[in-house]
Amino acid sequence: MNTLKIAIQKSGRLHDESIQILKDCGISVYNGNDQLKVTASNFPLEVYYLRNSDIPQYLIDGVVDIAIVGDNLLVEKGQNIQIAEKLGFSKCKVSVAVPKIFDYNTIQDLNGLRIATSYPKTVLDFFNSKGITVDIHQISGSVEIAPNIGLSDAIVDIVSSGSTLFKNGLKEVEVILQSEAVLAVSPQISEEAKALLNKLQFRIQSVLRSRKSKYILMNVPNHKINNISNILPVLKSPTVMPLAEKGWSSVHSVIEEDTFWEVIDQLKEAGAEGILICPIEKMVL
Ligand SMILES: Nc1ncnc2c1ncn2[C@@H]1O[C@H](COP(=O)(O)OP(=O)(O)OP(=O)(O)O)[C@@H](O)[C@H]1O
Ligand SMILES: O=P(O)(O)OC[C@H]1O[C@H](OP(=O)(O)OP(=O)(O)O)[C@H](O)[C@@H]1O
Ligand SMILES: [Mg+2]
Repeated sequence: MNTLKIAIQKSGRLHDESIQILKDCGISVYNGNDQLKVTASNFPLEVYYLRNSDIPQYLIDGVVDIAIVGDNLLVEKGQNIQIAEKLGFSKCKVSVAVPKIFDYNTIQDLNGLRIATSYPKTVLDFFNSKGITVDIHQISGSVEIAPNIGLSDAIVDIVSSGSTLFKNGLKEVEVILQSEAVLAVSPQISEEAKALLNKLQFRIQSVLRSRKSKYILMNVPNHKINNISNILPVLKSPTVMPLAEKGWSSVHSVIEEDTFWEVIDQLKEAGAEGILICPIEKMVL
């Protein structure tokens, strides 16, 4: 039987949310503490638990059909790898940082300096594009310590909250790229596997949509329904149902997480009462 092969990080930043998104798609897989290859019971999916940094090569070689990886890793190692879907978690930046006492004004200040990083290609491409020469020192982890131990003058590494930089006396001076977890596709994927990928992607899109949206219900005097409807950025038009109390209706709709509080304030001002907000399990368009 046809199966779709997916690579997922064995352990680390991406592991839990990768398993969770499959779960939300109705696909249950064993979480791989001791098994490196597992088969889902209710979808033709084989899961390979791998080191994150090895995943782009497995995609290039066609050992797996798809993978969940950080976009930043594809920039570093993933020539020819297409992104099917941005997944909205593990958001971070890849940035240049220097010691706090470094008198940094422009990127030219880094010319000729030593940069420690785990992402040499990303760094080289970035500085080449700016016409600046740097001396790259490739290390595989704990990059933020490099300036303190005299290994480098600056670093390029992942920044999220900025607390690792802060704790190591560094400051961010340039953002090279923004990253998040993505569903990446092997250039060698077969037509059969592609058909399964389409099925999986359809489910993932429903899950992502529902994560971004809330179901909203409110009571509205009938003469204010038009005003309220105009505020609601609905999928189609809102559902309106009469309440037992004469002259009032219950209005139902869907709103986006991002605009949520603004919309609620406007609805209250326009006369909505008893507003209820509920999570959405799946959203199929
Ligand atoms: N602090 C962070 N906040 C948000 N996302 C992050 C953070 N650190 C890393 N990431 C993202 O998660 C991915 C995996 O990072 P993680 O540190 O778990 O693995 P790794 O050390 O790169 O790889 P390996 O599995 O090979 O040991 C990174 O490629 C990046 O996209
Ligand atoms: O801006 P922050 O929120 O502090 O996050 C950034 C840190 O997170 C990552 O390391 P991680 O914790 O994954 O450790 P690792 O070096 O073992 O991969 C990254 O390499 C940075 O060091
Ligand atoms: Mg890490």
